[in-house]
Amino acid sequence: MTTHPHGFNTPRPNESSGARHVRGGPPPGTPESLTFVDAASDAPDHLQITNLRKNFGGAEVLKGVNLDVAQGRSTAIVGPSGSGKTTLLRLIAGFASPSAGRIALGGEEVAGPSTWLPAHKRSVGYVAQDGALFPHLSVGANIAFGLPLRGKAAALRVGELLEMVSMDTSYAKRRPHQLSGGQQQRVALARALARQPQLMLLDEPFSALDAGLRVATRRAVSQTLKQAGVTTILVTHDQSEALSFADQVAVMRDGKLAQIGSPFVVYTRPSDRATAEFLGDAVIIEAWMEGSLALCSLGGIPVRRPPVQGKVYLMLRPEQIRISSNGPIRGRVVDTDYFGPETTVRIQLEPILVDAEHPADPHQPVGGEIINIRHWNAMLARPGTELSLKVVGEGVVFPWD
Ligand SMILES: Nc1ncnc2c1ncn2[C@@H]1O[C@H](COP(=O)(O)OP(=O)(O)OP(=O)(O)O)[C@@H](O)[C@H]1O
Repeated sequence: MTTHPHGFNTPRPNESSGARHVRGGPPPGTPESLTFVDAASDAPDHLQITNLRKNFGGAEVLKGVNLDVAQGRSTAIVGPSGSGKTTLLRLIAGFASPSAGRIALGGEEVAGPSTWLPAHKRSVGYVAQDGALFPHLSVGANIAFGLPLRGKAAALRVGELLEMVSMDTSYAKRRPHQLSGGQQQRVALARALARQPQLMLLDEPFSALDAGLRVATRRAVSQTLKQAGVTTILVTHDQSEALSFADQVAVMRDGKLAQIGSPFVVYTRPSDRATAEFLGDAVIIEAWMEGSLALCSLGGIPVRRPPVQGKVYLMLRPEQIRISSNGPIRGRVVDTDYFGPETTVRIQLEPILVDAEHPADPHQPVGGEIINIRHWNAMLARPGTELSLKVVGEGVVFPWD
């Protein structure tokens, strides 16, 4: 470990930036000859959660959560409202105790069947959705609140912390209500960083910000924490935020983690249909899996390591389906939805032609589905237009119910 100029213990480059191969092989579209490297690291685990459960009365809100987070890396926990994300974060922070299971920080058990370390002894920072600054204190006093320093030493440290979150030191004199929402969130982060936590927990800290500010604040916060070598967990229900913020994404559904992996892997190789649909737009159509080809109304789509053969759901991301003058698939535009940089185009695919001499296989798809793709040129895709399409990359299949 090296010591960060701001007083943080920063992992050496080879401790935090190592990469390892993805278990289960590269994602679709990755040539075999290229070595795919995951964003995960070889750094030791900082946080280890084992079979964590939490009941409120008779309701089981966490149903056996397992999660490892490497030292100095970031994980986003994403999932629908009520899936248990905040509950998990509060158990890690030490604001509540688990009903069963274990939590270890830096190899030391902080919560378990016979262990309980209170929140203030866990070296964990927590930034809430609204920042929760003390309104009657100046920005400087808010940040200095938890510092063991006083006078000039405290003022110097407050200045350093403001610089870390990309704010001028002159802001120290202001009151929270004199700051924008994004600035308030940065001050909340500076206040949490003042205690030099080794683990930072962010509970939807950007959700109250408008779109532009949200992206800028998210980037600034992510960079600050990465540079300081602080292990970070972000809870969000916004899938694009999760995919862009973190080295690792954990998808929570109904009190369990449905999938954990790099953003690229969870987006391109979701483990099930619900995860696929939660993480972004998905084209899901009926197909017939034969070897490594999924036969469907979009043609024969290659699938890496299909879990089953026969009737399946095939999933593609809309950006994998391109309008192409000599594409092999034909379809007709049903309608469009214009939203600036791109247009969502609803296309009815041609039914699969059946040769009179070879009657249709009753198992195989008949085609004619309506799918959504995206295109930059709204004029090209007027309703009724006949289009040729092609598919790039590989599909993912899920078993037929
Ligand atoms: N203290 C509590 N007592 C009883 N039930 C609770 C308590 N805290 C949370 N719950 C319940 O646990 C479930 C999960 O809540 P939690 O806040 O963890 O979800 P979440 O995924 O963070 O949701 P959101 O994205 O809406 O914040 C919800 O059904 C909630 O009502």
